[in-house]
Amino acid sequence: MDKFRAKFRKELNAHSHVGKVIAVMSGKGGVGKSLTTTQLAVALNRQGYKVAIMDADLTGPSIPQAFGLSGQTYGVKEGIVPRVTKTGIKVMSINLLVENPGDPVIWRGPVLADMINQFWTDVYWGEIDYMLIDMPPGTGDIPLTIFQSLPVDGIVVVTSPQDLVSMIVEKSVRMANTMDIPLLGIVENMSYYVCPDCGHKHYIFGESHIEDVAKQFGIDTYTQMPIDPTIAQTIDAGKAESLKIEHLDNIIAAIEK
Ligand SMILES: Nc1ncnc2c1ncn2[C@@H]1O[C@H](COP(=O)(O)OP(=O)(O)OP(=O)(O)O)[C@@H](O)[C@H]1O
Repeated sequence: MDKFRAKFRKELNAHSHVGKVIAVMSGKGGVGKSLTTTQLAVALNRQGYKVAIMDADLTGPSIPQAFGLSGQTYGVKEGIVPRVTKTGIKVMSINLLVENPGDPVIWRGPVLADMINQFWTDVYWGEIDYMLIDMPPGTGDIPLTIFQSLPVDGIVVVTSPQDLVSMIVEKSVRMANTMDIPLLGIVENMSYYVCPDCGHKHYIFGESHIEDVAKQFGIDTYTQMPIDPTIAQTIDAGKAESLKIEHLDNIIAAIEK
């Protein structure tokens, strides 16, 4: 499979160096993939690493908004310049290239794939220790392009409790295995809600199955993130850097290994 991937590999921007590339994927949309991407980036950045996010969710880009970034980026002779968040995370997203971020991206697969390759080749990333890729949901065309074209070192899968009982997670896990990319961990998001009055954990979407699923696929690193209204409010306000979600600590450790 390595030879197969090598055949499609694209060259990184000539003026940039990226240490590790981590793809954050989910079986379906709306489960907290972008939230997880931002929080892994924020945590790694806090530890002193040089961190970048490639927003590859081209038809539903949400990374700039989570960091309060708006407006268009520009180019220099080395390439397109990523935007930099308040704490120094470099971001590239389709929403930083279009005139009106509210316009839908109505492009067919090959054009979307070209855009992803350009994000890798034409963006002047500079020196980066960890690049996180916010993947489009699912296991379709664009995830396949990313796994073939970019040197992805590891995958983090984000799920909701319901997905764990269906085959949605299994598809992501099997795609990682097929592409020969290590699965670093699984995040079960919106796992439970802690009642602010009684402190009780309520499993709103039913009991968790994360342990069984992790065992089934031989994955040691997994975590559960609660539903927390302050998370949504903080992200909506563009303040992703002010959140600290300790539930991701073991995933971060797996990325750093
Ligand atoms: N644990 C949580 N508690 C409260 N709100 C959450 C939590 N996780 C995610 N959210 C909110 O749910 C919404 C969807 O999350 P997010 O955008 O991260 O999902 P996604 O999987 O990236 O979706 P898409 O595939 O559409 O990009 C966002 O408004 C986010 O702030």
